Amino acid sequence: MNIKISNSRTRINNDIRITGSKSESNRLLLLQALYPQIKIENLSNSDDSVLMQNALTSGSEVVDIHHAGTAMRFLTAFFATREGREVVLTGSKRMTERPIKILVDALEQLGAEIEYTQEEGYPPLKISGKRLEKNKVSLQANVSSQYISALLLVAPRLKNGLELTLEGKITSVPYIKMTLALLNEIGVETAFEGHVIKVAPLEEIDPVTLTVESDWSSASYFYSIAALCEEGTEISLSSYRKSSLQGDSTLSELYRSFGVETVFDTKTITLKKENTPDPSEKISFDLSNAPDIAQTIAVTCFGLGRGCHLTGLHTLKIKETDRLEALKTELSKLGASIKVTDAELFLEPSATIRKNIAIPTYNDHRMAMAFAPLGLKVPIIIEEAEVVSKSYPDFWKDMEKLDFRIESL
Ligand SMILES: O=C(O)C1=C[C@@H](OP(=O)(O)O)[C@@H](O)[C@H](O)C1
Ligand SMILES: C=C(OP(=O)(O)O)C(=O)O
Repeated sequence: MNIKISNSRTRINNDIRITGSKSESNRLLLLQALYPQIKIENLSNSDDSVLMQNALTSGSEVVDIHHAGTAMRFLTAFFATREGREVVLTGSKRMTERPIKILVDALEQLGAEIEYTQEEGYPPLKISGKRLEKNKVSLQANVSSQYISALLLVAPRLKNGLELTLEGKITSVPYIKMTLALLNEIGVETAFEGHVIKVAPLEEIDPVTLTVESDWSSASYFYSIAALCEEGTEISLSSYRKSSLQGDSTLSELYRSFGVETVFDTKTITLKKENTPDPSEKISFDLSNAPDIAQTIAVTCFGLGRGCHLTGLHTLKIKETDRLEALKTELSKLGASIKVTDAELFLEPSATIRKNIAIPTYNDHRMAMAFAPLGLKVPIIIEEAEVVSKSYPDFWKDMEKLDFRIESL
């Protein structure tokens, strides 16, 4: 489905309800499979969470998790520890290009039995579940934090718990801290000191109900909309907390540079466009702790005609698509002067945005959602708009609530 998006409003005042964080949901679903005493509220309605839930409950021999990276990584560790179960874990074509060797090697060091059915180092995987007796392992920490979270999630169910030594610079750290915080919430003891993480074993937990905070990465698109609108714009989002487990909550700090202030109420945040910063002020952010909002920020800067220098983007090349190349190609079509390296993005300030340009989305939900707010400036075409369901199935409905006009082409 290709759509054309436009919005002639310059000021927006609306409320949006977003469902639970996909990252927290996928962790809690896995923990619930290990400890059925857990009840979850405000679960994400994303495709990735539905796929995760189905994979954990299906009992089938082949489990296909499509584009869901966290599900792929978390389930590899889960099935590796299911004694007596044999599963082929596979995904979309792109998933077979997303590396998993670091995690597989670590699980094998612990005693797991995993085979690559196609290319060494990549899904699909044939996993023969075993009881893992060893409890010490080292792994490279600068490629994806999901490998580390995967090991941590199954750790309290291992006989002797787990001691992980992280090698090199640790990337996407807030996601590791989120995993540890959720383990702590169900009563698991953990320690994270320097480059070593320890998780104690735990057989049983007391019944507990956990409420997932809504998704901050999804909130980023409304920050972008607020930044692109005039002063007086107010968008309220629920349900959010001031002390969040999600690293993307750094949006409330970062978007101050675009004149957007965040007011926290009991369960709601209100994004207020309060001032219009000088567009000649260049934006410089290190996003190694919040990689999923890089596309949103690059497009916000372009929409405002502001230059930016974004660093810490080394994980973007192995996500749903090579997000650095995709940003370069699509922003250039709209008139941007942009350069990317393996880990950085440089955008020059620009004065115009080309109209009616078609943006392919590369099977990447965040390409569709990051570019959509530009409809406030010029009509823009988003191809295969249904990709948003990976993390935010209601995205287009919510955009219509903000008076975005969406025409099917
Ligand atoms: O653990 C998680 O829930 C995630 C970790 C991050 O991945 P990397 O650690 O690979 O950067 C992030 O990009 C992804 O969307 C979700
Ligand atoms: C990178 C993402 O997801 P995953 O790695 O779980 O596919 C994302 O949602 O932006």
